[in-house]
Amino acid sequence: MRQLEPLLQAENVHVSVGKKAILKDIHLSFEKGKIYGLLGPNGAGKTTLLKVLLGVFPPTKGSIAFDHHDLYKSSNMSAIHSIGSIIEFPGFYDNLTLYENIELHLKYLKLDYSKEEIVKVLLDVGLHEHKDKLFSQTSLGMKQRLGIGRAIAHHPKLLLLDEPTNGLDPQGIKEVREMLLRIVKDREVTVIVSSHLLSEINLMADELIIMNNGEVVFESKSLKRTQEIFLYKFPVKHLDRALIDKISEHVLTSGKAYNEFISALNPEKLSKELKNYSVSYNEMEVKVLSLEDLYLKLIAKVKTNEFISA
Ligand SMILES: Nc1ncnc2c1ncn2[C@@H]1O[C@H](COP(=O)(O)OP(=O)(O)OP(=O)(O)O)[C@@H](O)[C@H]1O
Repeated sequence: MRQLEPLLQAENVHVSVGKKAILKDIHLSFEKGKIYGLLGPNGAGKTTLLKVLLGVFPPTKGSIAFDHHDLYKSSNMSAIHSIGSIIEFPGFYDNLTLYENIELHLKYLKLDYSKEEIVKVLLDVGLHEHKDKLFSQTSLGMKQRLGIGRAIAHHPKLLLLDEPTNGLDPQGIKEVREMLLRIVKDREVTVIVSSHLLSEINLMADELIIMNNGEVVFESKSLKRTQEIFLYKFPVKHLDRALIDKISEHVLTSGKAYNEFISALNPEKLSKELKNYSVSYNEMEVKVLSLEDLYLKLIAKVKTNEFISA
């Protein structure tokens, strides 16, 4: 499969505040033009990771490469011009119109802009007919869309969105999703979007990243999203950890008696793969995981005990 060029890479990123480790050993790579969904329970570290990737929260250890430059070594302004974001609720001026709020942002960035460009942004986020309304007179859905409008107004290469559908009703969530998909297609921007809404992210994202306790516990890049995901449980005597590391990138638990891991290989294909390593076994359990099962399993909220014995 063709590997696209990464726009952004996090290498060995750690963040600690006092004695508390908030992000631990993050290695991530983001390719151009894709939407990445960042999932995880409250306190998993999603917002902190987005701030680190934005260039406003220097990691305690590790590095961020954005567009071939170290984000924390290059001049701040060049990154600000290439990244758009909504992290925590974006501040706007209540007594300015929607048009003026976008215009002020472009002035702040000291960018040349035309009236037509602002109109295009407002059209892209479905707010053109409301452009002369004061910000204070808009609904939450309109505010969220204006936030996205401001984030894309300066044509960034990267868009970081922290829970952009927070507080919206199902219709509003659908509108934001469709709008984001359109924007990515039109503007060829890479998007990293965090959410608690598993089903929503699944509809929007090309790739999934699941975080828990400051760690990345799952990346979908090795699994085709349309494929089924299998959870296997093998006695250690048949399949040890070293071999599992060779056949699966997603080891879940590694115990004294059993190892559990995720694979996109169905039991038949896995069996063939194991034959190549001369492994024979007479005991193994497998379960097909839904995305929700996988998520819950990864954040260790439930125990999966519905294995099918082989
Ligand atoms: N500046 C800070 N100082 C101390 N602790 C912090 C700081 N920022 C974040 N934390 C802690 O780090 C952990 C991760 O927080 P973060 O906001 O990144 O998680 P999150 O996944 O975005 O959560 P949520 O979904 O609730 O927004 C939390 O325990 C939080 O209390």
